[in-house]
Amino acid sequence: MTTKVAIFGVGLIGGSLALCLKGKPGITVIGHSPRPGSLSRMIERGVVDAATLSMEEAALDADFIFLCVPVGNLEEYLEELYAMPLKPGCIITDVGSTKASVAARARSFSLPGVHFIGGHPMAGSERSGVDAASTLLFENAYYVLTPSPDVPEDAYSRLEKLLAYTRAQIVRIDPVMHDQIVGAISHLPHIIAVALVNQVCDYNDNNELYRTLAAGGFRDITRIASSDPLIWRDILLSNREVLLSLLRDWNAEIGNFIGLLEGQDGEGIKQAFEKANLFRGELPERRKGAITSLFDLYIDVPDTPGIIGQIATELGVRHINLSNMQIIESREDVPGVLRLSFRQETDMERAKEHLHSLGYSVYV
Ligand SMILES: NC(=O)c1ccc[n+]([C@@H]2O[C@H](COP(=O)([O-])OP(=O)(O)OC[C@H]3O[C@@H](n4cnc5c(N)ncnc54)[C@H](O)[C@@H]3O)[C@@H](O)[C@H]2O)c1
Ligand SMILES: O=C(O)C(=O)C[C@]1(C(=O)O)C=C[C@@H](O)C=C1
Repeated sequence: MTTKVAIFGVGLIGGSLALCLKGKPGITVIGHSPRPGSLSRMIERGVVDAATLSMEEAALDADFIFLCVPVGNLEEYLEELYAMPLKPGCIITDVGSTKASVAARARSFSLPGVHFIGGHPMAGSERSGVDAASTLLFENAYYVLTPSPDVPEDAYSRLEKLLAYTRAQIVRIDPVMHDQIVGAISHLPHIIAVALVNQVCDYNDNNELYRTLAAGGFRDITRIASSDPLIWRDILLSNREVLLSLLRDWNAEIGNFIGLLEGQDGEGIKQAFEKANLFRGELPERRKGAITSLFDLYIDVPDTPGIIGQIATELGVRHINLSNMQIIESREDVPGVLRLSFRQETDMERAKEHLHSLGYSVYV
């Protein structure tokens, strides 16, 4: 028996889900977009088994429908879907970054045997579109599901079982609580990143050295400022009340720093960094596969030609499995830092020992 999975909006998230599900036993993935250009792109990238401009064709007989469109379009899709003769047992889910509004809207519809279960993979990127999709995007990430109390357990379990192909860890959370928490750890950081970049952009209008000197710290904290403006417009407006309250708390937090500086309170500044260091150091190490792996090593390396190849070869001949390497802020005249990432702690330990024995400065 075939399981038909329809994906509406095959961009970064929809395309990554499609890649996780396509080719799995008994699963057929159908992509839907109202735009011919998006349709040909998803076919060219090979993320779906078939694609259609027709919403009805995609939804017909579907066992699962994933809404992977911008948050501002979710409710109109729900409305249209619930007006169609969907297959009894069909599960509609979404991947939107806010959950309360879509959950409330879904409660106003009903179709026999059809259930809505809100979802939100806590993984993503500042990139968008199907070209940025990856099978590894959700690996090791948390994937939030927000079923309303009337969703039968067997429907929830069927979705959970399908999502096992993403290799994400499923967590069940109330939609209102989700928006409160994700507002603080995802939406507020995006606002802060954009505000900071725009502040520096204005200074840079009078002195281009701002852009020239922007280095690791600025880049680390502002990567997400490059996120898609329309996707984020919708997210922020959908979580408006929560964000207004968080921004007031943020003002107080910044006001605290103003007070510390005005009072030349060195002890207070030190304590603020210590508190942040402690909390950040305790963040779970479970991170997404596409971008980082679980165990990282840092090595000081002279920036000479061939050095990276030499290190990779040293590890390769010893069958030490490396999953990623990256040079951090390397320039011609200074030593660079090379980050080596491993999936297994034992590989990291063996690499540390071996590179140390070769005379490299290695640290975890
Ligand atoms: N980007 C992230 O990091 C991230 C992470 C988790 C969840 N999300 C959520 O996933 C959803 C999709 O975001 P994305 O990052 O994949 O964006 P994306 O731009 O990569 O993909 C969006 C897709 O929806 C299509 N689309 C846009 N407007 C449409 C419309 N009016 N009707 C039909 N299709 C339309 C686009 O063609 C595209 O295929 C959003 O709801 C977002 O909140 C994003
Ligand atoms: O890693 C990123 O670039 C992201 O912005 C991913 C991120 C996040 O803020 O963590 C962004 C939006 C999502 O809804 C979930 C995850």
